[in-house]
Formats: sequence, C-alpha cells, structure tokens
Amino acid sequence: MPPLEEELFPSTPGKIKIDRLHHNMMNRTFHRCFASTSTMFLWALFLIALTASYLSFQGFVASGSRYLQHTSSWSHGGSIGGLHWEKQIRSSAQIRRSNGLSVLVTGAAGFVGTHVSLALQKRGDGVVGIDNFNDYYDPSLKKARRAMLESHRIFIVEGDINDRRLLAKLFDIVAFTHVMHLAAQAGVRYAMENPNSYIHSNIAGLVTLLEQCKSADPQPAIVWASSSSVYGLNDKVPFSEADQTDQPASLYAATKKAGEEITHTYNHIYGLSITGLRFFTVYGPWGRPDMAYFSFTRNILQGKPITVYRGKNRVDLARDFTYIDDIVKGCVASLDTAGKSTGSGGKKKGPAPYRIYNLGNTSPVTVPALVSILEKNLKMKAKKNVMEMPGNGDVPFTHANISLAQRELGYKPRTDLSTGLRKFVRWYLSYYGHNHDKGNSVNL
Ligand SMILES: O=C(O)[C@H]1O[C@H](OP(=O)(O)OP(=O)(O)OC[C@H]2O[C@@H](n3ccc(=O)[nH]c3=O)[C@H](O)[C@@H]2O)[C@H](O)[C@@H](O)[C@H]1O
Repeated sequence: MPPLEEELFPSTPGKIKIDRLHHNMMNRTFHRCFASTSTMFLWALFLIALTASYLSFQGFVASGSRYLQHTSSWSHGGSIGGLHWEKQIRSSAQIRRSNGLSVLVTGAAGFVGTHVSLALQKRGDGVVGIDNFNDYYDPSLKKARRAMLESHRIFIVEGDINDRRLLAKLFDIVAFTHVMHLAAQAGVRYAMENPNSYIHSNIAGLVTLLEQCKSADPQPAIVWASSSSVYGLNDKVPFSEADQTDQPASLYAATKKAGEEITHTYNHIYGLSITGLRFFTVYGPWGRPDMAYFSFTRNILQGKPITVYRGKNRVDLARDFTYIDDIVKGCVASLDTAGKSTGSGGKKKGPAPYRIYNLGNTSPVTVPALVSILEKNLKMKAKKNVMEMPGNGDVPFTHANISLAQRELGYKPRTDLSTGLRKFVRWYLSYYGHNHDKGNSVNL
C-alpha cells in the first residue's frame, strides 16, 4: 500500500501546507506532463505507423501499376501476362508428333502467318503466334483470322516484335526450336506514305527478334519472309538467287534487302541458322486487302472503278502471282530442312546454314489478264482506268527461277492463277458477301 502524503513529509503545517501544495502542484504537473508526453508519444507512434502504412500503400500501388503496365502490353482479349496467359502459351506450344517442331510464328494474324500456323498445327507441331494487330489494313480481318486459329487451339500473343521483354518472356516459357518470322510492314507503294513503319518493323523489329534468338539457349533456326522486290530494277529474267540485288525500287524493297544483310551478320557472328524466302506476290483466301487482286474484287463487286497501271511504252505490268498453298508448302519445307543454329547464349560454336530461296510460280501474268480472270469469276465487268505506272516503287514485272527451291526444298508450285483466283473469290464471297460491308474501311 503506497504511503500517505503526510508520512512522506515532516509536519510543518504552513510549510507543509506550502510544500504540500507545491508538491501537489508539482505532482499534478508531473502527472499532466507525463500524461501529455505519453499521449504525444502515442500520437507520434500513431503518426509513424500511419506514415509507414501510407508509404507501403504507395509502394503497393506503384508496384501494382508497374505490374499492370507490364502485363497490359501482353494482354489479349481480356487475358493478361499472368498464369493463365502462360498456360495458353504452353498449351499452344505443345508438340503432338514425334520429332515435331516448336515454332514461334511472328505476324501470325497476317495472311501468310495464319496459313503457315494452321499447316504446322495440323501436322502436330507446337505453334505460338505473335502479332501487333496494327491498322495498316482492317484489323477486323486479322481478328477473324485469329478467331479461326483459336478454334484450332493456336494462341496468338498480342504484342510487337520490338518488345524485347515480351520476346524474352516467350522464350522463357517455351524453348522454341524454330522461328517463322513473317511479321513485317508489307506493301510497296505505302512506303512513300509512311516510311518509318518500314524501319520500325522490317529493320528494328527484325534486329530485336534476332537479338533474342541469338541469346536464346538453345538458339532456334530462323526462316523469314524476304521478298521478290529485292530484285528491283533487275532486267535479267527469270530472277535467280545468284543475281545482283542492289537496285531496289522502293523503301519496302530496301528494307527487305537490308534484312538479308542483317540476317547474314547474325548467321556469321552468332551461328544462327537462317533461311530467307523471297515471296512473289502471294495471293489467296484470307489475303491482304491492300493488294491489287483483293481491292479489284471489292471494287468490281461494288461497281466502283479500278486503276490499272501500265508500264512505259504501253507495256502491261506483270507479276509472278503465287498461290498461298504453294507458299505454305515452301515455308514448311524450309522449316523442315533448316539446319540447326550452332551457338548458344550469344556465343557461336561453329558455322550455321545461311540460305535464300525464291518462292514464286514461274509463270508471270499481266495485270489486265488478272482483271479478266476476276471478271469471269465474279460474272461482272470491271470499270477500268488505265494509267501510266507512277514512280512510287513499282517494278514492271517479276518472274521467279525456282530451281534452287525445287532442288533443296522439293518446292513445286501447283496452282495456276485461274484456279487460285477462283478459290479466292469463293472465299471472298463467303466472308464479305457481295457488298463487302465488313471491309469498307480499307482505302487504297
Ligand atoms: O512480291 C513481293 O515481294 C511483293 O508482292 C506484293 O507487291 P506487288 O507485286 O506490288 O502486289 P500488288 O500490290 O498486288 O500489285 C500487283 C500489280 O498490280 C498493279 N496495281 C496495283 C494496284 C492498283 O491499284 N493497280 C495496279 O495496276 C501493281 O502495279 C502490280 O503490278 C505485295 O504487296 C508486297 O508486300 C510484296 O510482298
């Protein structure tokens, strides 16, 4: 039991009173003081705790938004770069035959990319697509191609080949044996309108992809789309791989030619296995709306005029139009015969194959003849405006010598232009109907 106040102090009443008073005052002050100090202390503690939790909340928000930023560029159709996303990639990459390939197809929602992805998946290879779904032409067509591929359990990652973190992530998830590189800014004449898009996709994007492939372990073999346009103003026919290709007529052609040189460098320094395919004016179902056969079909059906270019001295332009199924066979044969890359983790261990092939049809057809075939199939007459070819990148003709591809890939085109256009028109009418109401946004 604590002593009473009187027991603690001598009994001098006045003084005691005073002392007691003083003591009581001191005591009360001390208690008040102590009470307010402890309150302050508690307040301080409370504030510190508040600040700490605020800061950690900020950190959480920041890391959360970093996560969202990180994953949003990988999102597609609601799925994001999380576990579900990775699961879709793994499942799409599943190989279902012995000695099957595991292929990353860039530009998988594009015309050739869609067909090649499907062909690979159908024979049991693992396929993962990547596509940036840009609006060079109606993206709804790209989305329809994606839907078609998804119905065959092929997953397309929505992203750009310039996104090196995304590429690294994809290679973390899947040890791709091959890359079928078809993502590109296509179109010869559009290069005058938007030159930088060609640098972005065909140069910078290619280098970003090669950088990833060279440091992958194992390194994949790469098959990629070059172009007949690299022959440029070459007038020696038919065009063969041994010909000079140093007179490009368009920026598109120049970027494809640069791609051939760039891939050569990566083959030489890092031991990447490279196969470049020079495609000759590929056409067919699910094709590109910016190409002549496609836009002519749309305009003829809508009763709108078409512009038919003509060369100097009233000479008709001609192309070695090549049907998509033949091109797909050439791509698949290139993947199957591609030798291995020899390097790993960025170090070359020995020489690797570097190949270039023409994939053409070997029988050029003039543009007016193409129009006649379309008129026959559509049972309608075209309203033709014939004008001299503007100097915007076009070349007067293309004609492939395919003996090298024949010998080494077993490549043999089987579809003539009449047969191929008949199949294209059948697809076109089933997809768009007669009025092309889904694709009116395409302007040429
Ligand atoms: O092999 C390639 O490497 C390239 O093939 C393709 O280019 P091109 O052969 O130029 O095809 P495309 O545009 O269909 O014109 C065909 C013909 O129609 C003429 N043409 C064109 C448009 C028009 O309005 N009028 C016309 O007469 C035109 O003058 C030409 O004579 C791809 O687009 C390209 O991405 C690339 O892959």
